[in-house]
Amino acid sequence: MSSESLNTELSKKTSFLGLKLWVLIGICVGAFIILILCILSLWVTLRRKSRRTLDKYPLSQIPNVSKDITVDRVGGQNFHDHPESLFLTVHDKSSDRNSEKMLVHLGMSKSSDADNISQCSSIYHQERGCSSQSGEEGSSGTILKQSSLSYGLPMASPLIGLPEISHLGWGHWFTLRDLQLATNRFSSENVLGEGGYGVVYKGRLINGTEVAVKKLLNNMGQAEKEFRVEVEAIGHVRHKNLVRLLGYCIEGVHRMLVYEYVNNGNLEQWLHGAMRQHGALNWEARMKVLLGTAKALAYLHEAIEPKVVHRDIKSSNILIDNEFNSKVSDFGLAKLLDSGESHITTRVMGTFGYVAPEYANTGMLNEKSDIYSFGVLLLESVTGRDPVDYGRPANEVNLVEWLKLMVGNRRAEEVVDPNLEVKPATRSLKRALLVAIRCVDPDSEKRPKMSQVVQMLEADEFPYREDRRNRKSRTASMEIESMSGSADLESKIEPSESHASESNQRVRGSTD
Ligand SMILES: Nc1ncnc2c1ncn2[C@@H]1O[C@H](COP(=O)(O)OP(=O)(O)OP(=O)(O)O)[C@@H](O)[C@H]1O
Repeated sequence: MSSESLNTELSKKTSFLGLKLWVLIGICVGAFIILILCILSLWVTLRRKSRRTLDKYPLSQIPNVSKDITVDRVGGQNFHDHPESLFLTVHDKSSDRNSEKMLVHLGMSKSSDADNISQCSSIYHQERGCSSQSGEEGSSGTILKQSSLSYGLPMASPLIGLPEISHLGWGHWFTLRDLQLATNRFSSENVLGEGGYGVVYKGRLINGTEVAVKKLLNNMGQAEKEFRVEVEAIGHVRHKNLVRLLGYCIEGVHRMLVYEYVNNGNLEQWLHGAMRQHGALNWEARMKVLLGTAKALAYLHEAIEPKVVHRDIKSSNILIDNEFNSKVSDFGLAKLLDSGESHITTRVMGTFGYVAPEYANTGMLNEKSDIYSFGVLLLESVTGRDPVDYGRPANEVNLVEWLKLMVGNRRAEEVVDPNLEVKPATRSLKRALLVAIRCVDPDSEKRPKMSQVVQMLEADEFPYREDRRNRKSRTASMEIESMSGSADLESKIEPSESHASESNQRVRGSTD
């Protein structure tokens, strides 16, 4: 066929709307191309979605995962030591029952534990939220919503205004691009600090929320482990004195954690570092920070199941907001402990000077180890000294030993931080020392629980006078008290007996 006759054929009008043949062919080809493009883009979107869902499973924070995941022990170890076990076991779907199971498993309160409920009501209610019944604390995202509503609390959330599609059960799934935008491409100007496992950047999300983004170092599995542990330990919990994990980013080799931004430095900076330029932290602020820290630990140890042992309580991990509320951070070394487990045996990790002696010596870990570290933190705050300071005379290098020496020589009043402009009231100083000495008792069994520490720090009266007597007589009868134990030292801090009985009477009088 010649080109002329082809032209004539193509220019002929068809019966379809009287369009010419070549126009009709053009429309058909165009429509076909558009159809192919639509199918392609639909396929890409679906693939992305399904990859995301798959990626999310291993973190075990996501509802609808297999019940297999409750088998979280491998050879008696926490599954953090074997994160691969999660990858192997999680492959399932959906049943409401399983979701519930996950919530219980991953950190709902021990509502059946009567003992705990009473502590819960005495301590956690004050913070607006006993985990089992109220408020924000101790809940999964789902429970949080219900309880917040039932309390008529405002639902203000740092995540409002972010794409719905990226909401996890408890937080937000960020893309690398989201976080690049938030941190000005991880610019050095935004660096807040660098820890052992990564660099922390300040950022601002598209909804205006200020955040801290921890970009974990890509160090052969360690980042992955730290990442999982943090998500596992604090992703689903809420407490006023715990830094809130808002979400995370997993993309390629990148692992990032996104936290609420805490704007007033950390305790280490206030006691020994850059924040000192604002003046020495006063006594009341120190005690407020310590009390908040004690409450956070009481919550982790006693109000949730499995309990969380932080393992790295130290001043640089206590963030401070502008009202001097403390926010415990850095859960990269945390371990979860089921009820019924008295301890786990694990590699000794932590920071020199804060690690409990029994854990350092045997690797046997439980919450008592955090309590020891808390005692060191309290002594550090009272004295303004580092837990270990080689710049000092030999008998002062180790803070705990020096403190015991000073108290043993009845020189307790001399240990207070010389930088404090206003010295604390004697009663308040002694209370803090007494609590600290109990917490660093070499016998871990004799250390108080964190809920007791909270009560002691909050008490107006000298703490637990009766209890202390009982402890002393019990210990004496067992004839195992050593000079380094706390009971002997406590008597050196205690006010005189006449004063003691006077105040006891006063307390009794007021309760009769
Ligand atoms: N949510 C946050 N808000 C504000 N600053 C933060 C936040 N999280 C961490 N930082 C700061 O970032 C810095 C690094 O913190 P990171 O917890 O990674 O390490 P570190 O505690 O200093 O060291 P280590 O690795 O020994 O624990 C610290 O100065 C810390 O105060």
